[in-house]
Amino acid sequence: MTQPVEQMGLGSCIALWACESPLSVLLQVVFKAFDVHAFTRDGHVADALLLLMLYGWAIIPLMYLMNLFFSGAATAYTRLTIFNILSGIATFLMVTIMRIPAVKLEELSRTLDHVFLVLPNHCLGMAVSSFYENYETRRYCTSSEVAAHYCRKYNIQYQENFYAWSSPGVGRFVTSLAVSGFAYLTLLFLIETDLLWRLKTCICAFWRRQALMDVYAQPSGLPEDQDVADERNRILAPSPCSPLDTPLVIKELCKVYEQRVPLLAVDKISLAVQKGECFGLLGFNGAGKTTTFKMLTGEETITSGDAFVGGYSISSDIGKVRQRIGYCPQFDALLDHMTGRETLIMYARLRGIPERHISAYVENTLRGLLLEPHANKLVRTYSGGNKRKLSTGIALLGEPAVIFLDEPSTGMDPVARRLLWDTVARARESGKAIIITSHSMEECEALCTRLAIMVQGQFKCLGSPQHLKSKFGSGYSLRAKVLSNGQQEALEQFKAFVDLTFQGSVLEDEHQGMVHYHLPGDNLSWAKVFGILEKAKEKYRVDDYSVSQISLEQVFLSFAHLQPPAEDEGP
Ligand SMILES: Nc1ncnc2c1ncn2[C@@H]1O[C@H](COP(=O)(O)OP(=O)(O)OP(=O)(O)O)[C@@H](O)[C@H]1O
Repeated sequence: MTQPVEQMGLGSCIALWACESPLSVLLQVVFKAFDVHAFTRDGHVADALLLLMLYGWAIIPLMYLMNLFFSGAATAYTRLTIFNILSGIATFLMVTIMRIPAVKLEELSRTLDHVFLVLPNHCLGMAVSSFYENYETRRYCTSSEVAAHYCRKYNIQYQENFYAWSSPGVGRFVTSLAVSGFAYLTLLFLIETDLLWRLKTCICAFWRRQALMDVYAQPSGLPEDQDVADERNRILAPSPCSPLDTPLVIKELCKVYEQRVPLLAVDKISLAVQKGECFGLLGFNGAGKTTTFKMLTGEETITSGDAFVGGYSISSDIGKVRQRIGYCPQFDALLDHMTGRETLIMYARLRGIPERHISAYVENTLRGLLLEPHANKLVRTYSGGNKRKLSTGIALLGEPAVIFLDEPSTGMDPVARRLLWDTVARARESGKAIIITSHSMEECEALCTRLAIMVQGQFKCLGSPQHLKSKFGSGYSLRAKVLSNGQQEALEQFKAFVDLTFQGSVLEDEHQGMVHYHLPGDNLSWAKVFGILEKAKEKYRVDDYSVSQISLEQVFLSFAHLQPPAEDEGP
């Protein structure tokens, strides 16, 4: 989204330069009014115009370039004004004073004069001064024989050709203004079109490749899960699903953070998300989910691989990709001094929603996310949950084909969370492709048609929630409350009964007379488990019990041993 704003620089430079000609003519009027012969007589009007136009040619792109170093317009304005004054007056005075023979710094003055040639203000100051000096000296030395004699005697020099290279000719200043203007414009062009960045990327590529080879060479540990391998093969097949029909196709996406020890954050993931699908990206902290999102939205560079949104590559067509995605980042990127309604209106306009529909659209979004009571409050007064709602609303605005939601429900109360689920489910049913990360298994079960669990940047499993539960979570989960009246004996008897009856069962938790068992699935059916427990209920004084299938959370936890401990954790 920053691209169009940045690209204004080059166009504005040219437009400003064009506007400069009338200003230069105006300066000529001033010269004329004060009868400055050097710039108004003997056809020197054109010379003065040329100097001023060349100054504009060089200074305008330089100002745009320097502007990139500042984030605020006011700061840029004041600092660049100071820079212009110093680089114009101070450098001119320095060089001129040092040139006085009595100061005995002529050599240094010449060196500095050459160094300062990169500064258009210096060039203009010196050129105007030298031009004037040459004109007046020439006029005096050619005025009479006596004057010519004095000029020869005291070695007073002037140039017949005003554009001579040596002093007091202005050749070097004129050339420098022309060349530096061209160089600054080229640099601006390279920056705006990202060519400089691409050039840098190419130069770094060789060194990076070496580092990558080392990182890739590290063994990944376990063989790849069959579902993950099948998805990869489908995408890399010679005739894969058409990227044009598939909203999101990820091909061997990889990210290495280049630091002292390169970190492989995302390791060759491949995935296709279809229309009407909500894909959940689950993983432990630091598994690589946000990095994946950041690559898919162009926030982070891709180390290798590519992804396509509606057929457009995120490596080469990020502008087109951004027009087709909605993104709710992990940390709210909202403007504190706008109200919720203003924020949504602004994003609706940016998304290109026709003006006549914006009001209804924004009101619907506010209503759908229960934000109506806060619509006119400043965003900085919002609670964390309300900020998440607003960020999600922004991601859904304009019905983008692909929606990325990075932990959208963090901090939301249960009512708001369910409303959010309804909103996301509606978007999914209307044919959008949604990719969501969440640490809430309940949320993933409610929303996701398919999901993958990420460990150390790799997909460790992939499929529908039911498929994963069946594949990785065989058996049943038994929770029972025994009426022990504070006596441990009754509870111990029940535990002994479970151990004996359900061979291989594992006691996962015990708390205040409550026990939680995992019962192995072999030779067990729902009916058999319930039958046994109904019979044992009276005998072991079981107050209440429940038997359920293994939850998604348990499947998730079964991958915990693959996740390396965080660095601050003990061994
Ligand atoms: N800018 C960065 N520079 C270096 N390393 C980074 C950077 N951003 C993330 N990482 C590292 O990359 C790995 C993946 O981080 P990422 O934020 O993608 O994880 P995540 O799965 O989103 O975690 P969480 O669930 O906590 O949000 C982590 O080890 C993290 O420390």
